[in-house]
Amino acid sequence: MNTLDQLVEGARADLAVRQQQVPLAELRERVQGARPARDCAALLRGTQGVRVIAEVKRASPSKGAFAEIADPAALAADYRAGGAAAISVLTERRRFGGSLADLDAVAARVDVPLLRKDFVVDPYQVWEARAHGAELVLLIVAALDQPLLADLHALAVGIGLTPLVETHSEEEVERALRAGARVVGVNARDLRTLEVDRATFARLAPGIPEGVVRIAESGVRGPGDVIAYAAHGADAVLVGEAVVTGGSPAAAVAALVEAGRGAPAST
Ligand SMILES: O=C(O)c1ccccc1NCC(=O)[C@H](O)[C@H](O)COP(=O)(O)O
Repeated sequence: MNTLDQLVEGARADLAVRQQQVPLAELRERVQGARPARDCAALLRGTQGVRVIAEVKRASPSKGAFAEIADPAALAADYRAGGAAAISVLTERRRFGGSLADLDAVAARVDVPLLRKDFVVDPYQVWEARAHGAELVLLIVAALDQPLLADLHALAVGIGLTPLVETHSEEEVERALRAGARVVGVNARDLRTLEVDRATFARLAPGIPEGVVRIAESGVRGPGDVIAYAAHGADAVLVGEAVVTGGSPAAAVAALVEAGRGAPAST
């Protein structure tokens, strides 16, 4: 079984436990009482340079544990101070050490849009995302067949979320667009093999139409990578490890934001 298959299997097992604990009706009620979500596609479009989405990430299948993060809300506040346009919160427990409690804590502290980053394979997880304060939800094309991708995308949009539809190949970009994606992520990391190839964005970006927001995910080590992704038309970059493993998360994000500001604006 490859890494993505293992992650999806684990996500399904954890989901089954939560479904026993919290009925879907309760999540729906919480969503009804939630404040309206913003149009995150518009917020992430790089009209003033490349935006930065900073990630709350403790560990990963490729690197193991690399950051303690005792207080995810404080980290998120640092990201905000550094100029992050949005914050990604990994809620996967087994390999990333995340939780919905992290998402709750971050939502209570910062006002920028939050991305629920997980291995979403069931409508219940989409409702959870919104009920716990996210305005964006990750849908990974490689983890979903086309009818389920389209259904989850429609559900997310229907309850006010902006889906970030993640791809890693030309075929996946075509599937993301067919599902109606307005925000497409290109992950430099192959989630099956964990290999990172930063050239993936440059290869796939020309197949993403102008009106669609393009996000370059993974492998950003510093300002140089932001500038390189910008040169190939990125509206935003999604950065995890590099902003949690340096000395100051706020300074690390600020340096990326600064590099993004100097980058050419998308039309
Ligand atoms: O990070 C991993 O090793 C990983 C492995 C398998 C599935 C997903 C994985 N990461 C999720 C992400 O997409 C990244 O956390 C995100 O793009 C930030 O990446 P990075 O800046 O390289 O930490």
